[in-house]
Order: sequence, then C-alpha cells, then structure tokens
Amino acid sequence: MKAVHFGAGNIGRGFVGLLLHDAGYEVVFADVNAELIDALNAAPSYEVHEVGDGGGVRTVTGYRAINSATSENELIAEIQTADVVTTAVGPNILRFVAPVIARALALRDSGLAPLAVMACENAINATDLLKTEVQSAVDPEQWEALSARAVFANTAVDRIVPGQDPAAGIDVTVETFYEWVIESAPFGDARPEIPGATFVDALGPYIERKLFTVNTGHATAAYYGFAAGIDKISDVLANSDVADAVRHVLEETSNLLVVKHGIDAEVQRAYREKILTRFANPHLPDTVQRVGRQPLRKLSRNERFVSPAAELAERGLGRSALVDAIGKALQFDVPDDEQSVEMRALLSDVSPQEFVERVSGLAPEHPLFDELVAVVAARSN
Ligand SMILES: NC(=O)c1ccc[n+]([C@@H]2O[C@H](COP(=O)([O-])OP(=O)(O)OC[C@H]3O[C@@H](n4cnc5c(N)ncnc54)[C@H](O)[C@@H]3O)[C@@H](O)[C@H]2O)c1
Ligand SMILES: O=P(O)(O)OC[C@@H](O)[C@@H](O)[C@H](O)[C@H](O)CO
Repeated sequence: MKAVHFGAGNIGRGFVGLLLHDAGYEVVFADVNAELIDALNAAPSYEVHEVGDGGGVRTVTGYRAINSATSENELIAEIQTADVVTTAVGPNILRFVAPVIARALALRDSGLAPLAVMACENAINATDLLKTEVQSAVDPEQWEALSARAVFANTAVDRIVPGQDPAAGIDVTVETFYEWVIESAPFGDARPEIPGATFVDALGPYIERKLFTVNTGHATAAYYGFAAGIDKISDVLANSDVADAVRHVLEETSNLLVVKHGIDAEVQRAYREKILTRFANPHLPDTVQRVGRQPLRKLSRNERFVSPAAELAERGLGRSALVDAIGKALQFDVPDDEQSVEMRALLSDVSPQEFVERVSGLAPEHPLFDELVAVVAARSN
C-alpha cells in the first residue's frame, strides 16, 4: 500500500505520516521545503518523541520525499499508483496542491481502486474544499470520468504538534494524545486501512466539537497569553485571568455543541477538562505565536470564533466571552506573521464596520455584527 502525503511539517511527520506508516503504508512525503525534503531523503528514518504521560519514542521508516515545487512529474507518477493521498499544508494551500492531484487522476489507470483523498487540516470540510479545487483544475467534460477515480472524505485531526527545535532535524516532538476521525460514507465498503483512525457516519459533530473546543480554547489561550506577555502555551493557563477566559469561552462553545449536536453535557465537560490538561503539558515547547498564527484565518466566518459566536447569537444564547476573545485576537502583533501585519494595517486603515464585514464575513443585519463592531471600535480607539 502506498500513501502520498502533502506537507512534511509538524503534523505531517508527527501524526499523519506516523499513522500511515503504522498502518503499513509506504509513505511518500511531498513538500516545497527543499531543505526538509533533502534531510528526509538523507536519513533512513526519523523519530517521533511523544511527550507527557505514557510517552515514548516511535520510529518512522521506509518513506521517501519529493520536492513538489521542482519534481512535479515524479510526484504525479507516485499519485497515479497510490492508494491514499493526504494533506496537512494549511487550508489556504489546498488550491496549490489540487492541480497535481488532478493531473495524476487524469493519468491514473481506471482499473485501479479509487484513490482515497483526505485533507487533514483544521477546517470544516477541508476535503470538500480540496475536491472543489481539483474539479476546477479539470476540464469540465472530463470531470465525471476522473472523479470516479477518487473518493474524497472529510476528516478531523487532533494532536498538538508544536514548532520544532531546529537542532532536532527531522525528528518531531508531539503530545501523546491523538485522534483522527474520518467520514466513512464516501468509501462505502472499501475504507482505507488505517487502524489508528476512527471512521464515523457523520463527521459534522466531530469536526465542530474539535474545532470549537480544542482550537477555540487553544486560540483563546494564545491571544490572552500574548496580550499578557506570556510566551509558552503551557504557562498560559497558570495565569488565572487567562484560565478564566478560556473556561468561559469553552462553556459557551459547549452550550452550542450540546444544543446543536445533542452531545451529552457531562461528556463534553470531561472533553474540555481533558483539553485543558493537554494545553498545560509542560513537556510541549509550544508558543502563543504558533497557536495564534494567521489571525485573519482564525477570525473568518467558518472558523473557531465567529462560527460558534454567530450560531449562539442566532439562537439567542450567550457569546460574550467569545466576543471578548475576538477582541484579544486583535492585539496579536507578531511581525513575522503576515496575517498579523495585515490585520494591524486593516485595523488602522478601515472602519470597524468594514473590518468586521471583510474579516468575519458577517452582514450588518446579523445579530452578532454590532457586538463585533463594538469590540473592534474599542480596539481602534
Ligand atoms: N501542528 C498541529 O498541532 C496541528 C494539529 C492538527 C491539525 N493541524 C493542521 O495541519 C496543517 C499543517 O499544520 P502544521 O502545524 O503541520 O504546519 P507546518 O507549517 O509545520 O507544516 C506545513 C507544511 O506544508 C508545507 N507546504 C506549504 N506549501 C506547500 C505546497 N504547496 N505543497 C506541499 N507542501 C507545502 C510547508 O513547507 C510545511 O512543511 C494545518 O492545516 C493545521 O491547522 C496542525
Ligand atoms: O493549526 P491552526 O493554526 O489552525 O491552529 C493552531 C493550533 O490550535 C493547532 O495546530 C492545534 O495544535 C491542533 O489543532 C491540535 O489538534
């Protein structure tokens, strides 16, 4: 069995690549980072250091790595005969990897079993987005035939993989916890063999629970922590103001998840308590800069703050902690982060109303709109 994985970064090496390797796949990493590709190809294996309770060292062997920027034909040939394609490149990058997948599908033997395509990104229905991008890279008359050569399935991935110490080379430090949930319906009776993953009938509740608990809580901790001058995520919750803010935000998103998806309130309470212990893992060298990265993406319409706050507002439920956290996100000032720089420019160049429309995608008549305008205006003053 062969899997091609786009994005040999933190989650690519420390989670998706590891689980595919454990499942018996020959893993082919594709990445645009030439140094990383060379380092992977120069070593017969890399180590995944799982830190925290029950931690240990895992070794990934038998992989190859291809520079997708310079060796496109080689990559297309690999995808043509692969069983699985996964991505962990960031939702905004999916449009760049889609044309290569489209070209490989065009050349793929129609007698082969369909290629299983799964985007492993922190976004709702990321694989649907990838599929749309693949389709738009194909001649419309060919799409019906080509689409039969692939199965696209949405997934939710959860494992905290911090930025890595450059001295570690290609080895990766990760937390011990992991969860990979995959929607089963697109595969029918022919699911890919990935023992470390869980297949579910309906992914919606799982991806929303993950994004609106793990990622909303994480980003809240990052933005409050950054504003308080704290660098390490594991130190952030020791600040009682930050801990209160994170708990309050998670109570609000939990209310939504319980009402919307029928998740048991006690199960959800235990889930969020477990997550707080994961954030506080002192062995993970994670930073507020990584967790808060790309604030404009995180403040967009279908993301971890605006989506739950908008739905709570539509239902007449409390969302003040989420709105406050959005206000904290506006203080994220990291010169190396392009979206932080862009956000700061927007805050000074456009009115609060225009900022909210452009960044959150909400229309002025939405019940959350004025609350967001107020928080942006307070920040701009
Ligand atoms: N790190 C985590 O804790 C974590 C956990 C769950 C999900 N995720 C999600 O996984 C995705 C990747 O996150 P990460 O933390 O691994 O980021 P990362 O920056 O460590 O890795 C991304 C990799 O993608 C590569 N890349 C960029 N453009 C590319 C292209 N056109 N083709 C091929 N490769 C390309 C980069 O060179 C980099 O190696 C994001 O969507 C993130 O939200 C991350
Ligand atoms: O990857 P992002 O930028 O969407 O979010 C940053 C972190 O919250 C995220 O990477 C978590 O570590 C991860 O989602 C845990 O499963």
